[in-house]
Amino acid sequence: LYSKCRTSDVLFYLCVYKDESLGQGSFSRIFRGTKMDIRDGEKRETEVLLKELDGLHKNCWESFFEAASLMSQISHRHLLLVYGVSVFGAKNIMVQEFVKYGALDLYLKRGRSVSVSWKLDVAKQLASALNFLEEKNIVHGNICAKNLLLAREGDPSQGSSPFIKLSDPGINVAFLDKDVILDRIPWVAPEVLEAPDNLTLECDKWSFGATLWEIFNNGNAPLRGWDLDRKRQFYETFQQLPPSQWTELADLISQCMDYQAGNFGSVELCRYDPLGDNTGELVAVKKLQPNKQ
Ligand SMILES: Nc1cnc(-c2cc(N)nc3[nH]ccc23)cn1
Repeated sequence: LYSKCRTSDVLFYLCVYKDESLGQGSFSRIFRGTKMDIRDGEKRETEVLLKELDGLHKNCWESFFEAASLMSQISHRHLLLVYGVSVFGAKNIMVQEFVKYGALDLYLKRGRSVSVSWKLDVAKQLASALNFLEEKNIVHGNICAKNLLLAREGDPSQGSSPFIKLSDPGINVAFLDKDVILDRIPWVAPEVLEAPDNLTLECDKWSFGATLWEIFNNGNAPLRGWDLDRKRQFYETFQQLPPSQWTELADLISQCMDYQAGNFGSVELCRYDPLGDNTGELVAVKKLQPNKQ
């Protein structure tokens, strides 16, 4: 639902030009653009990013706009600014602020050697954005390094730190095929696989853990190259990501990626011993939370 804005607040965009294609998102094509607007009689050009929902996912356009609406209803220094959406013609386009250095995972993979304190600054900024969303009881649903945009590189010699912006979540996970959700393991919380339309704040906490792992592993994706069956098993056998040597970081990540905490219900290991002769095997028994009976 779009917030109704007063006419006086509406920026009169003369037009938004598509300048160049910047490639492909998971369900959208992205372009650099220029927004021309007039405010108090003054003409101003602003660099923007245009996210165009691809034709294949036209049936998800409500969710595409829901994501835009979420980001435009709230403002925070570490949340991406969404100027608006346009539905002219057949194209569904979201107009976002252009964030200079792009996605954090690609930035880190390009071999930029960054310090631990640089990574900690990014982690703290993401934590403050998530804390802000939690206080408003808003679930993002797609926290990952690909959705962290780097606005400022930070320069240790100048003592300036990096600055990130959390991007929109894209199409809601409830609209995605099961394989797409499986491929989001280990960012997607385990309980989402069974109830994709029941996203909770716990889901963002789990994803925060996986994103921390990415940041401190130089943008390398956790479980990189694993096929969907192996990824599914990763959850079914309650595995954890390889722990960092830095125990405090490893503890924080495992506290976020805790199978017991979310709506995943409680899980106990016990011996299934039908013959009663202690030859039974250890099994994990998932007990639904009382209110989930
Ligand atoms: N809201 C956003 C999102 N992505 C960018 C961006 C920046 C850049 N340097 N290269 C890119 N290549 C693809 C996207 C992108 C900018 N702003």
